[in-house]
Amino acid sequence: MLNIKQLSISRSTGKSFFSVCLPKLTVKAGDVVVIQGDSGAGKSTLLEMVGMILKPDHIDSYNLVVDNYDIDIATLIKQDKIDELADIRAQYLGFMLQTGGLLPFLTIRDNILLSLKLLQKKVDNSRFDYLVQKLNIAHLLNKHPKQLSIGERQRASFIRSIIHKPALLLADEPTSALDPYNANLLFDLIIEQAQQDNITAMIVTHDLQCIANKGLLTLSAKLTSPQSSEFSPLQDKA
Ligand SMILES: Nc1ncnc2c1ncn2[C@@H]1O[C@H](COP(=O)(O)OP(=O)(O)OP(=O)(O)O)[C@@H](O)[C@H]1O
Repeated sequence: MLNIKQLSISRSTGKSFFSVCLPKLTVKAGDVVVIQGDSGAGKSTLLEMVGMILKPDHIDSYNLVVDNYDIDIATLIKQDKIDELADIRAQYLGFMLQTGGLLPFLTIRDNILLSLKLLQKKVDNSRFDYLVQKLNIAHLLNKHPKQLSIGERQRASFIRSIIHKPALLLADEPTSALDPYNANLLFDLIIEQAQQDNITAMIVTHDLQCIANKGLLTLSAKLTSPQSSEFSPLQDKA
C-alpha cells in the first residue's frame, strides 16, 4: 500500500521554473496506476520523486506499507537519510527508466539478476524462465545490451525491474519502443505480476490503445498554469 500527501517540487532551468504537485495518492498493493498527461506536465518528475531519486521541496507524508511493515519515507527524505533511502530503493522498489538503464558490460542474464545478487537473494529459476519466455527474450540472455534492439532492451529491463518482487514498480513509458503486440503482452504481464506478487505499479504511458479496457486506475497531470501542474485524484477506469 502506497500513501502520499502533498508532494511537490519546483524545477528551474535558468530564469524559468516549473512546479509539479501531487496533493494526495493512495494505491493498494497489487493495483496498477497509469500516469497520463501532456508532455512536460511532470509525469517523469513525479516518478523520480516517488522513486526517491529527486528530492521534493515539500512533502507532508509518504508511507509504503509492505507486509504490515509501515515505512515512513517522508521522514527519511526530510532528514536526508541517504543510506536508508538507498536500502529501501534497492529492496522495495523496481525502477524501469525510459532509457532502459541496462549496464553495458553485463550480459542480459546478469543485468536481470543483478538486483538479486546485490540483495543476496536466491534466484527463483522457474519465475525467471517464465518471465523471459513470456517476453520472448530467452535467446538473448548471453548477449550484451548493445547487441539488442531498443524494444528487446525494454523487455529485458522490465524483467530486471520486477525480478526481486518489489513492493513498488515505477515504469516510465515501458512500451515506447514496442510494437502493439509486444506492448500489449508487456502490459498484461505488468498487471499479472502486480496482482500475483502484491506489487503496486505506477506506469507512465502515452499508449492509450494498449491500456484500453484493462480496468486500470488513472492518475492525470493537469496544467494549472504555464508554469505549474497538479495531479488530479485517482480515477477508476472501466
Ligand atoms: N532536470 C531538470 N531540470 C529542470 N527542469 C526540468 C528537469 N527535467 C524536467 N524539467 C522540467 O519539468 C517539467 C516536467 O518535466 P517532466 O519530464 O516531468 O514531464 P513529463 O510529463 O514526463 O514529459 P514527457 O511526457 O515529455 O516525458 C518540464 O517543464 C521540464 O521542462
